[in-house]
Amino acid sequence: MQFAEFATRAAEVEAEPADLETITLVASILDDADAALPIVARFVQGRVFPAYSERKLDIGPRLCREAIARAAGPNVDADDVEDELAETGDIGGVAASYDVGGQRGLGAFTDTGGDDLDVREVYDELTGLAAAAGSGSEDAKVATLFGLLTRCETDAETRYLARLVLGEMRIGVGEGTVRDATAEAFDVPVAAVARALQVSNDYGLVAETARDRGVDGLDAVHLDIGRPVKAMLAQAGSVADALGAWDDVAVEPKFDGARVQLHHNPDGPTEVFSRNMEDVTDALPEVVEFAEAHLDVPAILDGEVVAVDDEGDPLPFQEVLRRFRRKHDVERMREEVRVELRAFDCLHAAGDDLLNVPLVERHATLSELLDGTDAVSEFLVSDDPDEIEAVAADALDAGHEGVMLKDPESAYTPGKRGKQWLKRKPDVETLDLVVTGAEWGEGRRAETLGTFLLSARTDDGYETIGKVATGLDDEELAALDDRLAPYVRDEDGQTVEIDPAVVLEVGYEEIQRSPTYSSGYALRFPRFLAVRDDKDPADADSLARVERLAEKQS
Ligand SMILES: Nc1ncnc2c1ncn2[C@@H]1O[C@H](COP(=O)(O)OP(=O)(O)OP(=O)(O)O)[C@@H](O)[C@H]1O
Repeated sequence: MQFAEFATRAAEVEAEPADLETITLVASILDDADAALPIVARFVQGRVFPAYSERKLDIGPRLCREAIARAAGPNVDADDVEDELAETGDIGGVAASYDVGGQRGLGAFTDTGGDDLDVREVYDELTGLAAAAGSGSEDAKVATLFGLLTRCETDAETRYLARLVLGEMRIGVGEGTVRDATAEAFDVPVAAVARALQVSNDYGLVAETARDRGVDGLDAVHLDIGRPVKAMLAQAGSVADALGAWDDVAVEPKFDGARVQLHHNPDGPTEVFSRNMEDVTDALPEVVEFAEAHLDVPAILDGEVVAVDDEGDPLPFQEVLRRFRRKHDVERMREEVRVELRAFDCLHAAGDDLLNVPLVERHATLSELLDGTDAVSEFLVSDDPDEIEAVAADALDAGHEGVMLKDPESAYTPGKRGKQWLKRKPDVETLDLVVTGAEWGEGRRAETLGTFLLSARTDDGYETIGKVATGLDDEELAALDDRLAPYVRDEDGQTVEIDPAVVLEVGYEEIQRSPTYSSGYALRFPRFLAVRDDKDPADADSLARVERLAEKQS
């Protein structure tokens, strides 16, 4: 499929307000995509690679603005692009407003002789771009993007290319639309598509399978060792909620660590993925060694990596983050912070997918697999509130964060924040907020950013809620500086504007109503607790949650 064709069709989808019509339009794009189907099934969602893929474009708005400015010619610079963007908020519209290809006028209406961009070519170029790393990689990325932009012959191509590289097509197509469109295009049941998506996380694979092998092919899509699935998530809840909803409650410690999915294959590599499906294997050699020593069948386990002291007792979450996702000095840090696996679920064992097997049975399988180790969560099924409270008290005494309450009969539903898992934490809630600005430090800290402006997520952006300056030591400040540097958008004297990318966990004493910040709220005594490297801005706390917490206080 030509990229111009894809872009024209994307514009039709964008212009269509009705959901059902949108599904039909997307279905027809999928139907016409031919060999490019797997790519098109992702591009319509603003995704270049499958969600589980290690590959990331890592193009921030800054690089995109530079490439657009360069493609727009000598009279435009990145600041001009930024000014326009500030007005419209749409990188695609801004890109399309320039004559990036230098081929407008007659050229746009005539056959230009076969230099048309193909969807696959765009994908291949972006794949090459994603592989760029190390010094000079930013220039290489801008150069590739510039090259692609100059080959765009229509405004629509420019618009959707710019949006695609920033991961936001803005055509109203989400995962559900592509799921339904796949079913409609290839005449297969939505439920079969949904199941295949749950276990594969790959819209391209599922669309192609639906088209080429129908419902039987979809039913044959299984969990794959080495291909992570989304983590099942929890809601906040109480023992009364749990006992009100189910006959029995399974209660487990809530470990204060980082979520991992362990994929073990006795004949292949053992891999460890984060909650965002990022490969964190190299950062956690102990977990790999543990799996290799104790598992002798193929397995996919869900759990938490915790930092422990010499007695094996849990250390605070911040300690784990010193190890998680670490790329350098892993062996040295291993001496400083010991980490261990605490597994609480089993998605696959010895060739069997267990997603639809009740939790009690999955946990029993997990216990069998890891028999004789300390790595399996303690698991009590009870209908007695006192007994459950006693487990909760023990969990806190043992240094855990609280307890998880789970429906013992529930299936494992990847990616769902359902009511089958409830988390009960006695501590004052913390907030995960996005850094959207900063101020340079003073005195000894004048060389680093010292105060960070925090924002809560809303449906269409971010609203500021406070500033945090306490709780960071020099090493943490320096590390945070490095994390934020690629996202600096603008600087004006003491203050710096930062694109939303980094999430901080902060504690506070109270949430107050306040006109000082755009959210209408302010945090009293905010303090830094951790950089939530395991979360994207989209996972940060919403303003709605801030409002709920504020209400609960009064
Ligand atoms: N026994 C357990 N069962 C399930 N999840 C557990 C358990 N112990 C710790 N956890 C952690 O608790 C989280 C469940 O809460 P939730 O789904 O809301 O994720 P979260 O947003 O990361 O929450 P939090 O910030 O409270 O850890 C899981 O993602 C997991 O990391």
